[in-house]
Amino acid sequence: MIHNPTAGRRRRRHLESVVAAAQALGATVTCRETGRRGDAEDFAALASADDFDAVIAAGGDGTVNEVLNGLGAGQGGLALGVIPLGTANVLACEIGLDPDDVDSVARTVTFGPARRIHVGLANRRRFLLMAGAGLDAHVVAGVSTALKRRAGKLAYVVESLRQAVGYDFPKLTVRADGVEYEARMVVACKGRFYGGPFIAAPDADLATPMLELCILPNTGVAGMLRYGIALPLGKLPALPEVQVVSARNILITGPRGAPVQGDGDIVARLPAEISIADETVDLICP
Ligand SMILES: Nc1ncnc2c1ncn2[C@@H]1O[C@H](COP(=O)(O)OP(=O)(O)OP(=O)(O)O)[C@@H](O)[C@H]1O
Repeated sequence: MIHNPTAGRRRRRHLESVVAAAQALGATVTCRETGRRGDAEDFAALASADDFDAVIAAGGDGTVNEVLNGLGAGQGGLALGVIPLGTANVLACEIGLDPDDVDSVARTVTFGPARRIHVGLANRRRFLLMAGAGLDAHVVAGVSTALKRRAGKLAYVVESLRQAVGYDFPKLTVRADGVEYEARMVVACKGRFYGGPFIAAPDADLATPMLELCILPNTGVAGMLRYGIALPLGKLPALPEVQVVSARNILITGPRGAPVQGDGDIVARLPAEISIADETVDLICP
């Protein structure tokens, strides 16, 4: 288990309960705690299938992303699991795992089963859930850990409004499997959920080697409010100006060096090539 002690609201007691429950079910758990960004990736890369069955990311989606990339750099043969401790926990929504249900999380990481998952690549870095450019990447880059701890998911709403006011919504050109689109924000979804328990790409599936690309053309605070209201109502993909297209190879161009978020952390800069990785990952699910 690789634990990010800074994730979410730092629920150490909750984690201890999950580990105790997993041990009671027969799991042998070795814990390594991260001391800084990048540690989870390094620890996962060093884990060997001779010693362990799986690497469990205890943290938020950013920690899972680091472990995913570490496993990709390692010897292989290890499954990936999650003890969700983050702010948004989008992966937990995706696999139907209730982060607060100690017994269910413990049973899941102990007994699996593991599902074979196709992961995405953004400029060769792996992502599990989504990668995007435009306002959402700026929000991810700007939201502070302190605000996330105080306000939880609401931190992203506050930061989105703050950023939307000063942001100039530069044009992004998106080439998806040879077809060109114009956007102000674009999210390539590997999973269905976005920002929490909100469905942005109903046809996306972790186990399918395909991306569902959400192309958002609106600008300004009013445009973002429209998306921000439609998303929790499940109506974002149905908005008339929003396009959702399936694609495997995507190139996003726009302001050089603009941030690209992957699984809720900045993982690349524009221009960004987004595609499906050749290798798969075994993801432990309820
Ligand atoms: N010990 C550490 N100190 C500081 N940052 C860390 C440490 N360990 C990991 N990180 C970084 O913390 C960032 C946030 O972690 P994570 O995404 O897991 O939590 P979160 O942001 O609260 O949750 P979510 O992504 O679900 O909203 C990640 O970018 C990760 O690289």
